[in-house]
Amino acid sequence: MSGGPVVLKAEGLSKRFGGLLAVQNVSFSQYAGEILAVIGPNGAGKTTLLNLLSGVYRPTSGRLELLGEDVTEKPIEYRCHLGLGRAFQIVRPFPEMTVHENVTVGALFGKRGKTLSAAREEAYDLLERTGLAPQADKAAHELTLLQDKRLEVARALATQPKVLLLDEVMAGLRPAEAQEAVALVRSVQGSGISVLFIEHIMPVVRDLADRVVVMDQGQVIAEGTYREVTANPQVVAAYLGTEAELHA
Ligand SMILES: Nc1ncnc2c1ncn2[C@@H]1O[C@H](COP(=O)(O)OP(=O)(O)OP(=O)(O)O)[C@@H](O)[C@H]1O
Repeated sequence: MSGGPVVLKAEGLSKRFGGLLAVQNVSFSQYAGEILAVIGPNGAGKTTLLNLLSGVYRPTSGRLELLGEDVTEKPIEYRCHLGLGRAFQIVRPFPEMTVHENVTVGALFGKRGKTLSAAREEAYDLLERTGLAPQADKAAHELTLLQDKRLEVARALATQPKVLLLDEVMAGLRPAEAQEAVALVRSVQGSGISVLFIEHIMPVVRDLADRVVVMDQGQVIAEGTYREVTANPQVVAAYLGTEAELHA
């Protein structure tokens, strides 16, 4: 999968919180159409890295390129308009609005100058695509956990991303539901979107990731296919004595 155009390129990214280097000199590239997983034990710095990618944090040092453009100092909205979408681990739709309205908001946010009716139509298409059409007129707070996650993905897709960031979207799902979520992510990839995801559930990483970046204590300690990284002694050692299961 590697070798195509690079959509995301981190060069020596670091983030310091007081005395703690939560992310330390992290470099990696993501290629167009690729599903890239970022894994690592608790506290490895994965969420902080995602926050650096999406623009929640500015790096203490380092550089980030999105679709060939230096976005290191650019705010969240700029990155979003350029083509970076994010779905959150903690699902946060507008609870009183309907499912359809929630996705419409995403569609309006994604592109400047879009009419409301175009956004509503696009939102409906996305609900069909993510299997949420039957819930279109429900209030968002009435959804099940799996439906919530679908909504998060639909809202992120509504911004028309070229690169989608997923933050542990499988957390809390039952195995059968996780399989449905895996199928959804595959269909997202099938539509030409590159996906970068953080995930603790190893079977999901194994099934989805074209390539895996492993972090420990803020640093990248390995990179490769699922098979390669799970056979890497440094990765095995990083997971030893942690609650996370390395082998599925
Ligand atoms: N805003 C913050 N202020 C201070 N320290 C922080 C902040 N955010 C994260 N940290 C610290 O940075 C380190 C990395 O945290 P981070 O949440 O990025 O790890 P993670 O790999 O996502 O962990 P988990 O798998 O448990 O979610 C941890 O030691 C954490 O306590």
